Amino acid sequence: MLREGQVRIPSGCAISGFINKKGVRISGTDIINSIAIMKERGNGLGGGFAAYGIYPDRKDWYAFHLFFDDIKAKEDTEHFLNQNFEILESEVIPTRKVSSIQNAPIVWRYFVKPLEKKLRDTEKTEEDFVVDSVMFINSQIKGAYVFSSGKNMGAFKGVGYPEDIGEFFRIDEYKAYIWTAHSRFPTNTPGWWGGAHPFTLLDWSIVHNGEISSYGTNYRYLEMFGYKCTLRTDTEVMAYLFDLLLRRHKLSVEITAKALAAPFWSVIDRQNEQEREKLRAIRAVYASCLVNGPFSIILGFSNGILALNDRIKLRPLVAAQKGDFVYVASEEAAIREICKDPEKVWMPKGGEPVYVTLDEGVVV
Ligand SMILES: NC(=O)CC[C@H](N)C(=O)O
Repeated sequence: MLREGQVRIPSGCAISGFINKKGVRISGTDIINSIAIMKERGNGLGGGFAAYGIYPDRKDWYAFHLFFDDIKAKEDTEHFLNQNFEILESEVIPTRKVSSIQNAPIVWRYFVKPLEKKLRDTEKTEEDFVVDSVMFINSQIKGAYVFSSGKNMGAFKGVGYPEDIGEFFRIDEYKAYIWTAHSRFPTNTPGWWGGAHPFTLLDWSIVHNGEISSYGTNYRYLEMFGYKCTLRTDTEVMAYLFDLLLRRHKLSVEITAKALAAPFWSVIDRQNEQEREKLRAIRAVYASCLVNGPFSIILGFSNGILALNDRIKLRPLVAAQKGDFVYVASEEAAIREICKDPEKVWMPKGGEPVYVTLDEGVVV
């Protein structure tokens, strides 16, 4: 038997993403090439993409992407959707046959809007209604998983290397102004279709390299607000934490980053009084949102991207800029693969977000 030190298990996960700040949409070929160059960071047990701007002709409708284990799960979900949503379209998500992609579930998408009557009866905002519906399907309908629920955006993911998953989902045929991608080496679970990254909710999508040791604390906290963690991967909590802090609690990106990747107490103690009180309050109020363990993440949303490292930068994250494009990835090579001569390349500091939005006035 090989002993420790004699065997190398390549692990890491890879993340990559970019935004065009003018909202120019480009094909998925680049993001596939970028993530594929980091092949040895994954092990073929998960790959996926998030793309913004892909459904311009149906951009006012929520695009629900679903995995179904069987026809019964699909029928049960459609019964639920018919009772709660107006359905513009129901169609199979187009795929190609790829020999390495096996045991794919049924992949389907629906373009939906909550029924006015349901919104009135439940007194929920449209977005809360959608979130609660996603949680209901994922936790109550056996064999059905909503893995994407935003407008004019979509996640595509599964078990396999990302370049094969990209081929499978015909990623090259979509055009987006923001792309993110993930190659997975699962840390705590065997790797299944729902557990691949990105994790999404509404327009938020997240790809992650690392391991969240505060998963239990984070998910118990999220449960109090009605979120249900059903996808069995630690990263899922991050998608819901961002939805809670940014959308529901309306915190700024800066404060949200400080809640998730909080500065050390010793650093807080060295700040001036006003800053110290602010940082103490964030740590006290949002103690259960603190994400412990190593991480580098890219959060995508309709207006931009946010890349963030844990406070001591235990996972790699590089950023670069050229013209209207900003890139972030686990490795510089992944950026140079699709941007030969960046104007600027930098290593973001731990806990300091790289936050890039569409230029003012850009309508997508
Ligand atoms: N190797 C990694 O970075 C894994 C990311 C995450 N913990 C997962 O299981 O998917």
